[in-house]
Amino acid sequence: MTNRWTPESWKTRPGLHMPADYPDARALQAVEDELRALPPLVFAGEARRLKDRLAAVEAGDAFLLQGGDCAESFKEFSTDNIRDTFRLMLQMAVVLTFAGRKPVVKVGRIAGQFAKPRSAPIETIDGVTLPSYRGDNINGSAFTPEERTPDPQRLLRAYNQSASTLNLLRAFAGGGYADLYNIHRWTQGFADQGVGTQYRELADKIAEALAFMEAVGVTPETHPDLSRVEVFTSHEALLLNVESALTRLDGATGEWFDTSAHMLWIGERTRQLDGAHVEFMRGIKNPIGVKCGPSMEPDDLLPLIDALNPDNTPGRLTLIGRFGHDKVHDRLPRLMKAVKAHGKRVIWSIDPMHGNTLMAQSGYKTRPFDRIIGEVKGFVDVAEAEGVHPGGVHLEMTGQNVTECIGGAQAVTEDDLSSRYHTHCDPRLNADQALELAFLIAERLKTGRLARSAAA
Ligand SMILES: O=C[C@H](O)[C@H](O)COP(=O)(O)O
Ligand SMILES: C=C(OP(=O)(O)O)C(=O)O
Ligand SMILES: [Mn+2]
Repeated sequence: MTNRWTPESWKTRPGLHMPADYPDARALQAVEDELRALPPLVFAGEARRLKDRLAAVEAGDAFLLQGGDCAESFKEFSTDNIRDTFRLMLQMAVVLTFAGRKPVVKVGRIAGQFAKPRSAPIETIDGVTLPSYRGDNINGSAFTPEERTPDPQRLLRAYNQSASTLNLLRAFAGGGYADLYNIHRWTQGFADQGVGTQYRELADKIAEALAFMEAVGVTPETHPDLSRVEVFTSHEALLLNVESALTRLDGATGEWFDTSAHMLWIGERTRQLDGAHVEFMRGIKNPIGVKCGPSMEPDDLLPLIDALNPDNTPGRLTLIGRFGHDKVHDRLPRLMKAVKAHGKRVIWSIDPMHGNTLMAQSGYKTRPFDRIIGEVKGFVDVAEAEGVHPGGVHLEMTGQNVTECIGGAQAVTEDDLSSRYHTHCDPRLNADQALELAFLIAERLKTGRLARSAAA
């Protein structure tokens, strides 16, 4: 791809999964113009800092934890929800840091994750057919013609909600809420109750390490860094009209950054080499991701890497596998081999959610916890066999006690799904399930670390 890139050059390419059915094109245009004049949500320097952190992941010296809602919504927007997801990420990060002996780079699917690519463009219920729900920044989830009609005003509401969310995240991250000792006290609460007791040993070891630090005088009072954390934002770059409206030139470097989030990714359904999404993403300098599903071959992946990271910059590109627990062993090795053989500097992460979705008898979309953990373990097995750093996980999760994924130590059953099924799109891990997953990944990473040091 040698054509000149501009924030609008994607318009010359076919772009999938973007709505073309706004009733009033001029109203949409007016909103896009308004977005172009609004302040950036993040700064270029922050996105650059995330790229540096991700370069450490690429080098095998850090681990990436990326997670949050499948789809943020206007209805579920609340201080409690944001706080609980933030808190969960920190708890998971502490467990993973301790086991892996590596810093954890924390990236939320938050403050902009509103638009959804759907398997079917229409939905039929009791003989009535309407457009599918496509995310709160496009249309509404209620099954009425009014709600399902795209409304450009939703883009402004999503922008404003993203700004408020980010504001709160920045306050939590820098304002003392995230004191390392506090974070672990919450986790001990989990390990003290019925479901968490099998993780008690690891939680106790972390507590001992913290008690030792406290005894030698390393406390949040003496080391303010212990009460500050770095959290970044991300979402799927699906609506390119919005992404390009928020793309700004960084005066200091002359580089373009999409200021809607620190990191953006290309979804499994929009990763066509000649498509609009790849064209847009190649020109922004943010760290970016690409989902890699079970149909991807090395011949698809290598040209994509060349288009998206032609300078082979470490930290720029994260490959997010999402194969399914039963396919990861078959599909991933050939991709890892090819990438390694060609000397491509990428981060390998795993999304164990999207390849493991099934429909329960009751009609709810769900994901079995054991398949999710199965895909993560498969990913680590394959990476270790290929001599590649298993760099991260990408999860759909919430700090709330929802019943959307089945299984886990506090087994959610198919019959439980209806009691607290709040997601607007895909089923998320609840707080206990996500923390349990972090403990299980921690145990697996620890085994790998011990095996490597024994072999050295
Ligand atoms: O989040 C990912 C996709 O948007 C989602 O899995 C699509 O769900 P669907 O198959 O119900 O359309
Ligand atoms: C749409 C998503 O996933 P994928 O592109 O992997 O299907 C998602 O992450 O919500
Ligand atoms: Mn999803």
